[in-house]
Amino acid sequence: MFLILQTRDLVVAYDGRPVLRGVSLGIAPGEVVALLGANGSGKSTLVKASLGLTPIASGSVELFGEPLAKLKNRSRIGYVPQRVGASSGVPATVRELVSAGRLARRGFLRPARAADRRAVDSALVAVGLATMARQPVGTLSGGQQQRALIARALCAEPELLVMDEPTAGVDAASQQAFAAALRQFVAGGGTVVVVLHELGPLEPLITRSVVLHGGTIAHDGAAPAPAPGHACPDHVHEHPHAPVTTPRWELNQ
Ligand SMILES: Nc1ncnc2c1ncn2[C@@H]1O[C@H](COP(=O)(O)OP(=O)(O)OP(=O)(O)O)[C@@H](O)[C@H]1O
Repeated sequence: MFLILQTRDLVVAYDGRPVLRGVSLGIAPGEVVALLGANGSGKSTLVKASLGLTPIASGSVELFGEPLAKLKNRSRIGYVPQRVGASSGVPATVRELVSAGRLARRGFLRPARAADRRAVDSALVAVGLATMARQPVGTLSGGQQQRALIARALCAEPELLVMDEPTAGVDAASQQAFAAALRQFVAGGGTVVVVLHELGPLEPLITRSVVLHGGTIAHDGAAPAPAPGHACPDHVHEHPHAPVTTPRWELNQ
């Protein structure tokens, strides 16, 4: 079956120290996958290696059924990295920042067309920033800046949206706006991989939880995620919780 993302026996090492130790993960179209796990368990590394942003020691990655190296159209993926200062450097307005998301799609030299402007408008509306479009990014709160980055990823109309802790340190209003934008993206057929520390307002949207522990997958199953500690190999399961189910992509193979 067609998978949006597939890693096989993925190993990533920093300075000879393995951080991912053989991660095999397949994600089908339409899934909304939460990547969970303790600090340093390898969540960001898995995301970066899956997108070709960090070198792989061994194993493989396929995106949209093709080896990572063959992916020509990068605009099929929207990536929101962990905690970046949206306002660092150039003083841009919110609209300018979000419009940058269209560049990969339309090319740098071609002027913005109506379709580009519409995509930017609807991304701004989706994250609840339409009324702040003309403001300099630096005047926004941290949560609003994070929403602007999500709008930048959304306006490229990606098929896969990958986000690394998008809600960390984000105010409640921004979290709700973000959940609404994500719901809309998923309703339109999008696939999501999101690194989270806690599910929060995104919980109803999550279809699958993958928990990393020490660079390996400790849990892969239906949402909600197990409580802290459940992912540890020595954890004693003394009470029932959500059963570990076979992921949809495996059932369909
Ligand atoms: N560029 C790097 N160079 C060296 N070590 C790194 C690098 N990036 C990450 N690491 C280390 O690799 C391990 C996994 O890091 P990673 O950021 O993938 O974990 P994480 O689960 O995303 O953690 P967090 O929840 O804190 O963001 C950690 O021990 C981290 O210190």
